[in-house]
Amino acid sequence: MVFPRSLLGCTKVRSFVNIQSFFHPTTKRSITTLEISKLKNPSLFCQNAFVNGEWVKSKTKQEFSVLDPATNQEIGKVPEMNAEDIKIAIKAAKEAFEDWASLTAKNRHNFLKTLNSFILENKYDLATILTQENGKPINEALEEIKYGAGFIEWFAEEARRTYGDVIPSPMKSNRILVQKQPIGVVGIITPWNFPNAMITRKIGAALAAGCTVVIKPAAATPFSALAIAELASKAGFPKGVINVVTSEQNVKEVGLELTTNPDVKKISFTGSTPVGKMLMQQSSSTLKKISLELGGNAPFIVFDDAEVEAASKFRSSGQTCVCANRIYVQSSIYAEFATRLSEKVSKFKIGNGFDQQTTHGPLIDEKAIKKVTRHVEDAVAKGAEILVGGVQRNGNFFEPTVLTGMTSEMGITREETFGPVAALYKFESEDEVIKLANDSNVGLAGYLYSRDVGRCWKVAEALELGIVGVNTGVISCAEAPFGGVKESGIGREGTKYLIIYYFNVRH
Ligand SMILES: NC(=O)c1ccc[n+]([C@@H]2O[C@H](COP(=O)([O-])OP(=O)(O)OC[C@H]3O[C@@H](n4cnc5c(N)ncnc54)[C@H](O)[C@@H]3O)[C@@H](O)[C@H]2O)c1
Ligand SMILES: O=CCCC(=O)O
Repeated sequence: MVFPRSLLGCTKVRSFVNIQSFFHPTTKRSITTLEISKLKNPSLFCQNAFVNGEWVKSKTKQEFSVLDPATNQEIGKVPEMNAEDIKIAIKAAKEAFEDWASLTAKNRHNFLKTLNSFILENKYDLATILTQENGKPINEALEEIKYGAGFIEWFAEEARRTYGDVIPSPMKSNRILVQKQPIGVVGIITPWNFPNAMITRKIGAALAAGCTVVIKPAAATPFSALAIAELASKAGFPKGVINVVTSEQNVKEVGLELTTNPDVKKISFTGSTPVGKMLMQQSSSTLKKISLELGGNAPFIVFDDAEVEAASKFRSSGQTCVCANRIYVQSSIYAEFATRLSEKVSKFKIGNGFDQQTTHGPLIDEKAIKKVTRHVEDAVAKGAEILVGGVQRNGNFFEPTVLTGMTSEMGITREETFGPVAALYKFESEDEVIKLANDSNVGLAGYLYSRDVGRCWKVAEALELGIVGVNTGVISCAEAPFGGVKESGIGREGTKYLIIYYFNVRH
């Protein structure tokens, strides 16, 4: 086995730029409580919801606070909207639909291209907003902005390729003409862990297809969504085409309105499996189309002939749906792997995402810290050993952790940790590890490392997953279909495969 590079994940995955590159000499910044106060384009920091082309408060004038997870300081406030507010946004999206859908594909392409260029022009400001509300290191945030913009660019191009078909009919005098028609208003609900990209990959496809959208971002990270709305407004998107509504305490009634209002024709959700199941149930009352990108429990398999170049464990401090949750290492290299990984992990520097030295930011909140602590304590109580980390630091910080001696009885085996914990399991044979990896109710992403081509094909094809990274931890891009099997969801995102989910096909 060779370890020529690190298993650091976040410094390698998607070729993250060097820390210095964000802090180029002319924009070098020192950390203050609120970096957003230094935006070059302050209009990107919006504290109102965006409905029908206007910045609005909730009807009740209630608001909720958004905190910086690194300091727990208030960043700002946004409207606490309720079902009545959401009805207004849905009505606006419905009224905008006919005109938007009747534009030419080239028109919609142009709007999306402009939005893409505005996002890229403002990428430093957008990354600053993202780090402020999510906590991820600023260079990771910058990579997310570019990744997110990639979906807008991709779907701008796809808009012009939404072809129909002419099919030979069994009846001599007929021809079968197949057309794709936009579904209508789409309700979009997104998580906090990718506050930009989880929105752009949905709206890119929806808008390209001719749908209009009502976006409800996570309560922890509304500002990235509102900044996208501001840029879309500047890009000239007609009023009502893109709406962003915000809610924290009222999220259940807001979700219920989005999923039961007959004017919403589709729900596209990214988030946890339990919430996804509930939204699906609610959506059944009006038989909405539904796309669900839900939780994972990614296996990461290292065979004894592997050359491990990179891994996806610690990206976003382990808070991604595709992060390795169960790392299976073949027994003959297990001890060496554990030692080498621990050496690397012990060099990580946790801290404020705006600090140039920080490799890993905070977890999103106290609830996340509690879950990670529970998983580590449970594993240790059942016989696991902590090689590195294992403890909470101040506030929402948790030390990057390596656990060995993991067994199937431990909580981590069944439930995604969503935190910076590398849990190492030992295995002997291919067949054994396939069985172990597949022993999960979810199946989003997974990884395997081996230099044996035959083994790579055999294991990759046997894994019950939507995405398999073979000798790579880099699996996400606009070009590749993203999504899971089992209880990891329904549908795919990105690629030529996604846009069809925003059409009705008729002949
Ligand atoms: N498969 C993917 O592409 C993907 C991507 C990112 C995150 N995720 C998953 O998301 C989870 C983490 O994100 P999270 O904690 O924000 O998930 P979550 O399910 O708690 O929240 C996701 C979104 O749903 C909203 N929500 C929560 N309860 C709701 C309700 N009753 N009605 C309507 N909306 C409701 C939240 O406000 C948020 O906007 C993890 O399980 C992760 O694996 C999946
Ligand atoms: O958290 C899930 C999304 C991760 C990604 O798009 O790579």
